[in-house]
Amino acid sequence: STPKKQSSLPPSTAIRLPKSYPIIGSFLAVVANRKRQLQWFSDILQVSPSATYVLHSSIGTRHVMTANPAVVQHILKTHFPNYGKGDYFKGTLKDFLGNGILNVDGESWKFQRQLASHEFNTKSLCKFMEIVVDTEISDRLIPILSVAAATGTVLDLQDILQRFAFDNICKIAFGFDPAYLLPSLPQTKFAQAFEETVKISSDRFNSVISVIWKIKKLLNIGSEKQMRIAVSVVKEFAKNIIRKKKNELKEKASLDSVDLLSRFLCSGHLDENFVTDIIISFILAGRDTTSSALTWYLWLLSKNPHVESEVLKEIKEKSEALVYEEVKDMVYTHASLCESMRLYPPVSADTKEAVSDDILPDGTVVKKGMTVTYIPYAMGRLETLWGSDWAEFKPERWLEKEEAENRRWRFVGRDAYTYPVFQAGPRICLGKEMAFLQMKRVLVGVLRRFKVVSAVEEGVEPEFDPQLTSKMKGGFPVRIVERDA
Ligand code: HEM
Repeated sequence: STPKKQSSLPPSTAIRLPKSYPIIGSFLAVVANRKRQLQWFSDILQVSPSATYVLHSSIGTRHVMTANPAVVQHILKTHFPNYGKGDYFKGTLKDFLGNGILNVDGESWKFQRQLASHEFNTKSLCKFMEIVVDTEISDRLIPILSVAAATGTVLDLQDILQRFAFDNICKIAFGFDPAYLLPSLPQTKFAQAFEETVKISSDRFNSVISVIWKIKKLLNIGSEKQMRIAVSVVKEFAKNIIRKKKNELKEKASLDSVDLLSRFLCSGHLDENFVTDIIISFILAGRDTTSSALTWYLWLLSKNPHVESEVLKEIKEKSEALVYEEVKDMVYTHASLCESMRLYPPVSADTKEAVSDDILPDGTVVKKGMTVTYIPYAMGRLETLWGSDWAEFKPERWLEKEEAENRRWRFVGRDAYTYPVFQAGPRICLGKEMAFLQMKRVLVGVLRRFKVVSAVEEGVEPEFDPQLTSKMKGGFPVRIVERDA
């Protein structure tokens, strides 16, 4: 089974570029397609000559969107200083993310990036991540799957994986265990408030005109009232943990714990607002990305038995107690994860804003303040980039057989501008290595013992729901089957 081709329409009704009128531009088409915006943008880019299109969306506003690797390289690398988060993005996420790494540019970004990447690259943090992931797998994930297998229960695997990732990132980011993945599937206050802020922030982006949410915020009504409450729950929660650690630090002059927050505090960064913001950004970055990737991956695996058997072969070669090096060389599994995220990228689109006038490599003119959005979802579905079999789930397109006599697989990566699933350039995802490590460990832990059987109705393809991080709409219902020992 493979993802749907973008257009199953007959040629006569094939995709056309949106109509544009004087003054209102393509506003009518924007409204008509607002419930399927990502698919619509992808369709437009597929028929745009340089895979780049300027959408005149309403009075005076023009947005550039692109699926062209040369343009992506231009905005993310060669002209990086000219394309920041911008006022629109920052303004929409300010209440939630404050001045955290995901929501700043310039010096503040550079400072946080250096601080965080220094800590991220320490051996002790890598070791800590391994312990955290393995504990969450063996103590929480496996027992829940075992019970589901024994009782034949249908589980929402997306929910399970989100809970898993939330526990995991909270432990790594600030040494706190929210215990969100428990058999009772509890609604814990912090996790729920976090979820709510993400959802309402996503909805802000989706409102056709942003003045609506701003008025609601001003009047403190509806979703914006909920937002205010949820944000204060999240921030208070984080601040309590920070205060406790700071007190501990005062008494002992150093902390035993090795989570990111402890590291920031120990290195002298004691400003409460600063550490709160940076920690919230990390939780957001590490929370739904890996769970989204794994959800779609396990769905594709359940539909492609030959891929599953190759992955299983690789897993069985590994020892029970995996070490970092072992996971690293699971090349087939690595390729299949890349391939799955090509079709279902956890961050499906990413918007930058031009600091000054510019011209893109394909000749598109960009004016100061215009947004430029690159769309990994559209890029993974372009025939010009991936060939006529782009719709097939084919890990082999990332692999080569070695010449040596054992003929093992060798991973052949694509450049980060053709495949910007983790972004590219100076702001490339800081957690990429950690994400792969975590995902592979989950796959080894789960697939070694269980088969995941999709309980999605036969012939139905789950819907891709592009929020801040993409989801499978309505969840991923599965049955868990214990494999023969
Ligand atoms: C499959 C999993 C993941 C994917 C696909 C992914 C993708 C991305 C993308 C597209 C960005 C750019 C966002 C933007 O600036 O607009 C990003 C940034 C970032 N990611 Fe990830 N991510 C993943 C997992 C993680 C994990 C597990 C962490 C660890 C905590 C993490 C930490 C970060 C951080 C800190 C940034 C900000 C980097 C900066 O602005 O300099 N990510 N990621």
